[in-house]
Amino acid sequence: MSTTSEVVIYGNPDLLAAASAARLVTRLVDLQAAKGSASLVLTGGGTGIAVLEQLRQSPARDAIDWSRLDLYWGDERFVPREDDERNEKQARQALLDHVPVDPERVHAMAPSDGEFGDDPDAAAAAYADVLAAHARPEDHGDVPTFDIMLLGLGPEGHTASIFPESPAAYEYDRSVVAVRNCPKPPPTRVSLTFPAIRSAAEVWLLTTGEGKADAVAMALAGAGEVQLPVAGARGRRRTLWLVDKAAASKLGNVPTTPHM
Ligand SMILES: O=C1O[C@H](COP(=O)(O)O)[C@@H](O)[C@H](O)[C@H]1O
Repeated sequence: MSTTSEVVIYGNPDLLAAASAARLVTRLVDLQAAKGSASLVLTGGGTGIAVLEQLRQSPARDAIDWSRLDLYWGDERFVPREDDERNEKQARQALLDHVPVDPERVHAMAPSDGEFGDDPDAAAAAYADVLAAHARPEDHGDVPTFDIMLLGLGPEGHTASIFPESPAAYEYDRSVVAVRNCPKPPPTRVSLTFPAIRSAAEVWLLTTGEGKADAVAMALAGAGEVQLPVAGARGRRRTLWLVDKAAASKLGNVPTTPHM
């Protein structure tokens, strides 16, 4: 398990999104060359979706073999399939509808008008089953070792849909849980838990804006994960923070790589 975090700071949100998209292309191409296929966990949120839009606009996106990419989500807003708030819908509009992904390898969480109806616990349990079905013997339990997991964060420190002091922040048995009464709408969600997040080889935390500066600084200073869930998001091999100048503005003496 990696213990140190790397921090790369970009001059503005557009630069961060473009550079993160370029980084994704390079990393996914290298992974596919090394082992045939790759897996990527997507995030919702403004920065994560901006990265997908940049990827769509990049001619280099064609270097990725989209048919050999497994896609998952770190969390989902539990709303109807066509609701604009749905992370899957936003990701499809930003990127997935524009590249030749294999539909069998796009593992979305169920919507509230899907096969489990308006039952987020059933949707969460079904997604845990999907993860378990894709875990291999060499993985660590019932979750695949995702190659790259993208995550965002909220100003109060939530990541995926693990909110501070919420039941999901105390969950270490199940890989996926239903989340209710979220302080950020929509109130009902489905989320990976800390153990599932930490099964990823690489976790990339993407965020921009001054509103995230306190959470970024506290996470990198070693805050507790129940109080500040993003502090518990780390990869087995790498934890990479990709932030803009404003989000990095409260970092003290954490070593960083500035890219202005
Ligand atoms: O609701 C959510 O928000 C966070 C962060 O979003 P942002 O717009 O503030 O960047 C995101 O990580 C999460 O996946 C999403 O469901």
